[in-house]
Amino acid sequence: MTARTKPKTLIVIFGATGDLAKRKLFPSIYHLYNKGRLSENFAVVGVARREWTDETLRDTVYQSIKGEIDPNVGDLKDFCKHFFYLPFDVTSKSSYDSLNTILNKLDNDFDIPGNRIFYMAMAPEFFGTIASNLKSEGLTNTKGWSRLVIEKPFGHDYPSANQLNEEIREAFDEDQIYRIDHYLGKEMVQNIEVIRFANAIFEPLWNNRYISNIQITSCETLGVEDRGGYYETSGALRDMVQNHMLQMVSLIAMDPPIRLTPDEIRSEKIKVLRALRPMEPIELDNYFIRGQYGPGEMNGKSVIGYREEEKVDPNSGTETFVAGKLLIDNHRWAGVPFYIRTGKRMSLKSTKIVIQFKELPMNLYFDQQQSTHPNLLIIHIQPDEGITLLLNGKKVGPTGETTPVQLDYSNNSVDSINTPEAYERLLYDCMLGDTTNFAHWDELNLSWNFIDVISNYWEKNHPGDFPNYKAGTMGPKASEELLKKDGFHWWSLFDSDEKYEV
Ligand SMILES: NC(=O)C1=CN([C@@H]2O[C@H](COP(=O)(O)OP(=O)(O)OC[C@H]3O[C@@H](n4cnc5c(N)ncnc54)[C@H](OP(=O)(O)O)[C@@H]3O)[C@@H](O)[C@H]2O)C=CC1
Ligand SMILES: O=C1O[C@H](COP(=O)(O)O)[C@@H](O)[C@H](O)[C@H]1O
Repeated sequence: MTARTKPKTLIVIFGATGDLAKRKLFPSIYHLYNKGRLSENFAVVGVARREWTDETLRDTVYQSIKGEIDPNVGDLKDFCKHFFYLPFDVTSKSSYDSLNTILNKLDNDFDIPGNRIFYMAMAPEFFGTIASNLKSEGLTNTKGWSRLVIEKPFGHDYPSANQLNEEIREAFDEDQIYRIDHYLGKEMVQNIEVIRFANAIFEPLWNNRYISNIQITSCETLGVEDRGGYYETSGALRDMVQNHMLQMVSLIAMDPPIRLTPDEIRSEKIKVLRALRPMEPIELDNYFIRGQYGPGEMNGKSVIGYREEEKVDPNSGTETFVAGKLLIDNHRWAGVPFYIRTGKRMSLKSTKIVIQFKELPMNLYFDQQQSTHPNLLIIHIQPDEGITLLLNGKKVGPTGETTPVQLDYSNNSVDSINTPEAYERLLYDCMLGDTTNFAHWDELNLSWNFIDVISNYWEKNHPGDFPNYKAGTMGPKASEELLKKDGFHWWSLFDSDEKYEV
């Protein structure tokens, strides 16, 4: 690996005592180190209010990775020695002075040429203040590069996202800002472009002449866990649809970029978001439906409903499920519905994209006892990773009947290595200065404007029927009806190594 692929970097984590740092960031840094993607010239400074020491942080780092330690990697203590801690108050200028002193010393000790990643792993209300203090107190004024990584949620609606953006932009240029959407770090989400643009067989069919509808599902078995307070202000629409679901829609629907640069890819994704047909409140109920889980059963155990969760209003109108029909008004997609659905406490954990092709104009097999199955291309994002293509073949034996034939590619069984965690890739991309898999402000601007119409309408119209689905099911009945009235149904979400049940 060259110096270009192993940049000497200093990472500052704001919120180093928190959940995200422990569960995602420390293990990702360890994996990068383990795979030789970090040069020895790296240091991590964790900051938060707690009066921890370097040793407390190193211990926490060790605890967070101990389940994943590779026995072939040298002394783990050597890895932990790259971590430092500073008790910090984000609003006090003197904290930034102390931080700068430490960073300059570490640049010197680890021979780092002033390259700095500032990772905001804390509540968004602090992002603007931190960005502005980093600049005013000279922490970004180095010989190397400075980059700001911003966690979600990036705003609550368009006005708040815009305000946050303006605050950050006063201190950092757009190309220094890395807004995390962890779905963009997933292996199979990154594979969408390759499947589409590296295969001659798909691109000619990728339009309204051959595709009848597209279904994107991201369902979870978990409830809101200990995030009831945050979720009450967010709901599934802001938590999942505004970011992850719309990102997947734009990757599936975009035109081929003229080259694979961040700007060109982004420019095509933005065109999709601009072409989304805006929702009119008067017809919104025909396009978007919401749900909230009530008590139910998961794996044979009773679970409570959303309204009984901690920090949740017992009369809450917050949606834990959304299904929607999107229309993209351009030449390629006019008339093709994109159905999306996402929810908590559903019967399985699964993210899949199903592309359903149109029937043949004249099907020679209609006279047989059974009709042919529509061709489906299924992209398995998680937990299994792979692709399934469903074709029709001849039933074996002296018969003219057709039978569905399933062609599977499963990452999990073909590549024995585990695919990297999304955070690991995104952190590495940030070190390399590659913004492709981060959300640009223009994308957020358009997605919030699209979502705001729906959330405003829902806020004004309290749902009378909540809870309307039982925990452990696939959501409310209205989700099935959304497709049924167009003559479609949700395809089953089987794993890529299972036989598809027709
Ligand atoms: N956890 C997750 O899985 C995910 C989290 N996110 C986002 O990441 C961010 C962090 O989330 P999470 O780690 O869960 O949150 P936590 O509440 O677990 O952590 C918050 C961190 O901020 C620190 N903090 C709070 N106030 C201050 C302050 N005034 N000055 C300095 N430090 C402060 C806390 O430390 P201390 O109390 O010691 O000051 C703590 O380290 C949020 O924006 C969240 O939405 C996004 C996706 C997933
Ligand atoms: O961003 C979020 O995503 C997770 C789901 O992520 P996944 O990688 O497990 O699919 C969701 O649980 C969380 O509410 C949301 O904030």
